[in-house]
Amino acid sequence: MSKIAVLGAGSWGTALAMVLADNHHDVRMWARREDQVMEINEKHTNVKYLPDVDLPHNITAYTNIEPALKESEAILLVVPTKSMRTVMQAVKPYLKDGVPIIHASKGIEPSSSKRVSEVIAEELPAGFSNSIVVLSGPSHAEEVSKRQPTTVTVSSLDMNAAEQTQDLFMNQSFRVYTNADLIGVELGGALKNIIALCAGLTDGLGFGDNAKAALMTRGLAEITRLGIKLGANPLTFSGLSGLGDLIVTCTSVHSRNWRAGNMLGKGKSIDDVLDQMGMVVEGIRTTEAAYLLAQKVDVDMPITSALYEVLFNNKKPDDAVEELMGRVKKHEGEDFSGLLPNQNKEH
Ligand SMILES: NC(=O)C1=CN([C@@H]2O[C@H](COP(=O)(O)OP(=O)(O)OC[C@H]3O[C@@H](n4cnc5c(N)ncnc54)[C@H](OP(=O)(O)O)[C@@H]3O)[C@@H](O)[C@H]2O)C=CC1
Ligand SMILES: O=C(CO)COP(=O)(O)O
Repeated sequence: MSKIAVLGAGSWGTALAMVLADNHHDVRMWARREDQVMEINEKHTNVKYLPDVDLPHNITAYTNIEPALKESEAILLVVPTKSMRTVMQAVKPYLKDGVPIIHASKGIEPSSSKRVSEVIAEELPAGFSNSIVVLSGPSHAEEVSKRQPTTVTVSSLDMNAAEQTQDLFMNQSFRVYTNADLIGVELGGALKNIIALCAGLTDGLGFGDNAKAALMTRGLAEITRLGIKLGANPLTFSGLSGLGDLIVTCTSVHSRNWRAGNMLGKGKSIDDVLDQMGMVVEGIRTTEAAYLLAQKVDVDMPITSALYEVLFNNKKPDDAVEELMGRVKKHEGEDFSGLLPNQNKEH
C-alpha cells in the first residue's frame, strides 16, 4: 500500500483515484472547492463529474494541497493542461527524490507548443525529469469508474518509473502497458482530441460513417507525420495511446471532444458549447497549439488547419469540408515514403 496524492478531482482524477483505491492505496485527493471535498469525504460521491458512482472509502479529499502531498509516495496530476504550470508551482515544495510524478492530462500548451511532461519538467528543479510519467490510452472515466475493462500505456524517460506506475495502477479491470516512447505516447493522446472534435462536427453536420472513417484514418496520418518530425516512434501511433485512443474518442458519446464538435456541427457557437459542457474540452486549445507547432516545424496538417479555421477564424464547417475534399490529388502513403521502402508513388 502506498500513499498517493491525486491532484485534480474532475472525472478522470476521480476515476483514476478509484483504480488506486481499489488497489488498496491510501488515496489523498486535492480539489479546490470546499463543497466538493465535503461531498467526497462525507457522501463518498462526486456527482458533478461522475454521477451514479460510489467512491471507495479509502479516498480522502482536501482543499489544502499540503496534507494531500505530505509523505506521498507517488503524485498523480490530472488537471487540464492549461492549469498544469500553476499546479506544479504548488507541488514543487513537496517534491522528493524517487517519487514518480505521473500525469494523465492530454493536451499541448499553445503558448509554448510543449507537451505536458515538458511543461512539468520546466516547473521542476533540475534532476527531476526522469521521475515524470505519462499515463494515456483509450479510457473514458465513465467506464473506468464502473470497472469496465480498460487498457492504457505508461511512459517515461526512466522505464523504472514507468514500471513502478504500472504496478500502482494495474488490476483485473485496468490493464497497464509500458512504452518507452514518451514523445509518441503524449502526442497521440493530445492530438486525437483534434480529430475527435472533427468527428463530432461531421456527425453534427449529418455526414456518415465514411466521413468519420476518413477523418480517423487521415487524422492518424497527420498525427504520425507531426510525431515523426518531433522524434516519436511511428509505431506508437498504432498502439493504445494512438489508434486506440483515437477510436474511443471519435466514436464514444462519452467523449467531451466529440460532444463539443457535435454541437458545433449542429450550429452552436463555441462559447455556448463550452458553457454547456462544464468540463474541459482539451481539443480546442490543442488545435491552436498543433496548428502553430505544425507551422513551426513545417508539417502539413490539413485536418488540424481546417478545424483551426473553423474554431478561430469563423470558417463555416461546410466550407472547410469542401476545401479538404478539393485538395490536390495525392498518394496515400506519400507521407511515409521514407518509411515504406516498397511503395512507389508512380503506380
Ligand atoms: N475524462 C476522461 O475520461 C479523461 C480525461 N483525460 C484528461 O484528463 C485531464 C483532466 O480531464 P477531466 O478530469 O476529464 O476534466 P474535468 O473537466 O472533468 O475536471 C477538471 C478538474 O480539474 C480541476 N481544475 C481545473 N483547473 C484547475 C486549477 N487551476 N487548479 C486546480 N484544479 C483545477 C477542476 O476543478 P473544479 O471542479 O473546481 O473546476 C476539476 O476537478 C484532461 O487533460 C483530459 O484530457 C484523459 C483521459 C480520460
Ligand atoms: O481521452 C479520453 C478517453 O481516452 C477522453 O476524451 P474526452 O476528453 O474527449 O472525453
